Amino acid sequence: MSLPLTEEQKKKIEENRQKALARRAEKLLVEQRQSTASGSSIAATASQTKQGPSPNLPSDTSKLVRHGVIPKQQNPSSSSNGDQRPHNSHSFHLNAPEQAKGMWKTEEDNPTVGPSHSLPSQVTLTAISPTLAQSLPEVSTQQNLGNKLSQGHPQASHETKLTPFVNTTPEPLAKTKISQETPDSSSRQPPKDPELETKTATPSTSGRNISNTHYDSGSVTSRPEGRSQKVGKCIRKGDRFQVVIGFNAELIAVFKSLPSRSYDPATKTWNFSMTDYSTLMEAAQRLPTVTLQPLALEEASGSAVAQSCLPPAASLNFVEGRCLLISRTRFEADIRGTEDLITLFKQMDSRNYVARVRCLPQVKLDPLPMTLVQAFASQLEKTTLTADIPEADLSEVDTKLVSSLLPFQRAGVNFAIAKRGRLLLADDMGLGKTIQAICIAAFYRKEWPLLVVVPSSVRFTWEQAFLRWLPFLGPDTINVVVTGKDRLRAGLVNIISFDLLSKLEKQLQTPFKVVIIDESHFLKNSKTARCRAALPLLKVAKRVILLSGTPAMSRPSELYTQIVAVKPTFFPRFHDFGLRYCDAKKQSWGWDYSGSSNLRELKLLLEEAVMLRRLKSDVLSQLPAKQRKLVLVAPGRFSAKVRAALDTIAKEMTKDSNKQKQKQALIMFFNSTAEAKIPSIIEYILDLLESGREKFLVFAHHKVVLDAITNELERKRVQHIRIDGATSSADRERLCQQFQLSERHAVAVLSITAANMGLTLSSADLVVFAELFWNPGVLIQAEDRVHRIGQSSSVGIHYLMAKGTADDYLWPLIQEKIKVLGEAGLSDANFSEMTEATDYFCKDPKQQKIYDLFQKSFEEDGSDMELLEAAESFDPGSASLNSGVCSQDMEGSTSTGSSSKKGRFEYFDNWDSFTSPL
Ligand SMILES: Nc1ncnc2c1ncn2[C@@H]1O[C@H](COP(=O)(O)OP(=O)(O)OP(=O)(O)O)[C@@H](O)[C@H]1O
Repeated sequence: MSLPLTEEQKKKIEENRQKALARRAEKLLVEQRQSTASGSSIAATASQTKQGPSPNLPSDTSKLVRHGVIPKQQNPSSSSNGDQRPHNSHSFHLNAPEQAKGMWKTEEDNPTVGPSHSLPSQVTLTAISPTLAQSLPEVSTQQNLGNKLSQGHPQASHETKLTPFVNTTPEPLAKTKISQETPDSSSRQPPKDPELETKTATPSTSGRNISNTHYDSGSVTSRPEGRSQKVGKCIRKGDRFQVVIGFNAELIAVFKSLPSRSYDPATKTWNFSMTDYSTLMEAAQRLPTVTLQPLALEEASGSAVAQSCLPPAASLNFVEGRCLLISRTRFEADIRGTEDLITLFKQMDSRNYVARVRCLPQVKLDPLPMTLVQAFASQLEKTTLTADIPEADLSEVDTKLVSSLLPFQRAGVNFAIAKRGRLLLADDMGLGKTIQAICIAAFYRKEWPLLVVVPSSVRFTWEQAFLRWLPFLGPDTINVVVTGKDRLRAGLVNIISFDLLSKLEKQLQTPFKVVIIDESHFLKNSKTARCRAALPLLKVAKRVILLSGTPAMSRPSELYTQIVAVKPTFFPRFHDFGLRYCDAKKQSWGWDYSGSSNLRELKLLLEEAVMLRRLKSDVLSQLPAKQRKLVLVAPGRFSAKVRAALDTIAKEMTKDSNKQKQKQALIMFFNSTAEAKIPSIIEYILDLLESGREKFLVFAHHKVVLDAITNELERKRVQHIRIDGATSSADRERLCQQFQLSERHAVAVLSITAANMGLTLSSADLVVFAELFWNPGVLIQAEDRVHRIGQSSSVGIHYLMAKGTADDYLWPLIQEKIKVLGEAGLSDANFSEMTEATDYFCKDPKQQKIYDLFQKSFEEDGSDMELLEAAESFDPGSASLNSGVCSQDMEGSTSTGSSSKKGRFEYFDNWDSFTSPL
């Protein structure tokens, strides 16, 4: 038996102990400062909590632990995105790859939403990634604190068991550290050094000190303030729960405020319905003198646990839910539930959450579709979230092409190669998808022959682009398929229109390994012949490069064929895609897929596995103010008769006849050019509209061309304005306003000479010159209707040119004049460097003679006027050339106002292909 300590001894021991405590507290403070300075997890966590969320973290993670799962209010705008969930839906975040791993964490996404005041009829559960979870306050703080405790406080716990209801408000370190449960405390034993806990702890600003979280039902510990601390717990009793705790007046007041309260005098305990559970726990947390342990959930079998905690079956109706991806690493479980079920979710440890929920007999939870899991599977392997695309080795590709790529274009090529040459390049219009596609295709040069499928109006522009960017390709290696009788594989590069492709099905039996599809939204309707011809081809090709500035113009269903073209294994059944993203609804006549749903997830999926899209505004700093483009239209498309007639007129100009006759021939050539180009011009305009170009200007100067365009726009019911020489000044102003303010498709059809000045049409960013004009100053002025103050975008300018017509001479004439103006410092425009077709004009002696005539005619005073008048008054019906540009060819053209389709075919190989309704 030991002797009792003397007072002296007791005093000495107490003094020593106080000194030890002071030393320990000092040491802890030093550690805290060090960790703050080095950005260690404790300090980082605290500041992170204060400074707001990281991109993938909830806005207030501090409350994360307090409720194992706290509902998040759904963004009310989600339904406008096609998300059909109710606005009061709540979320639990889950990590997508972890769905496969079965690891879950929870978070509170919207701390402003009270957990139980208005219990929702639907919950959405969301998980986060393991990497993110590690950075969450409740994990990192506790773990780090645990580690520190083990170093700095030998008596403190190494184990950091955390209940979901611990207050994680950042606290001074000394206090926070001792908030950790010791192994003993976690097994409901008092801490080994309770005095250390109480004496080193200081009260938190909230008056609540987490150091007092000692779980021992009904136990009382002394608080630094000297107030009595009650520790109690909740116990499940059927569909109610009971609170076991000693007397605490504040808590009793809370009990009495709860509607479902009931007092059992036998056990002297209060019990409540589960609906009051969250309110009670919230309120208890705010009481500084109360620590209430939440309902326990066994860690074992999810189903057993879940079911044991379920309210009686009668109170829990059958509910359905589904998982939805919300970021590259997170998804939500969206469940429509009863209040009881939601209460149950809130109690769940969210690890194995999905496994648990799916074991509930009353809950049917659809997992993420395999397509999504597969698409995001690569995220599983990653330790950090990164979207870095490796730099592709383009050493085998033509250096001029590679060095011409703008930085964002180079990134596009890298992306394509990272995706093994299968992608939808959906850059905004005019961002240079052509050069990127050619570069990507050139990277796979060993797998050629190459097939390029394009709208027929740009077949020859593509040919020119290949010649420009891949000089090793001679013209004889490029095969532009013009008729259904041509061979599809005659060249190293084979260019064909969508409509001809469907006519060459037999030739498609030998697959191409590398395929480019320009304006791939032309395939949006799987029932069209073009789509039926193209899809099988794309599914077997090794590389598929789809290009479109507008992959879907009105609804997600339009994307399906393009997704399948790039990823044939994604959503093999359209119906599955329709159910998920098209808000598919069963109607009396069948399924309606015209809606939209889960657009956020669809966007994520597209960006992860299928599509690269940059907007003009994203890369504006890399773009020139004006991008001019030469569009070769209609070569080879004039009928033999028209070609012969144009040739005859051209010959007339080379004859040594008198000046007047030569000029007449020139005027005739000019007029015939206009007329011959009309179908190509209209085709190009309709292609632009089909490609989603909403607003643009079309300049022409023959009345017959202006008429043909406006007639066609009227026929297609496309909103448009027309300003020509006959438009009054008042009307000009009004029409300009109308165009500027129009929000729908709108085309301004303008006379080059009457509308090249004094008008502001800057709400468009594209100008199309349907016809050329010999005076470049007038062209530049016309361009500037759009490129002017108020224009915030890079402006596209397309010059439509037809080979074998007056354009052959007008274009070099313009270039030459621009050069002269440039040398005189009067123009900084450059018309020769800007286009693919710089070799457009080939000077054989006869052509040179005609060119000279053009030059002379347009330089003489008054010639302009003569030509302009001739253009104004040109009437194709009466102006058939003596040489016979076959009046019957002209008759049928749109310009005559005749609706004869037969006549149109004289010019065009497939009028029907572009006259289908928009
Ligand atoms: N890196 C570049 N160097 C030189 N010219 C370029 C470059 N990128 C694009 N261009 C030019 O910009 C113009 C627009 O390019 P392109 O026609 O490829 O755009 P797009 O994205 O296909 O547009 P759209 O969707 O309207 O067809 C062309 O004249 C093209 O030659």
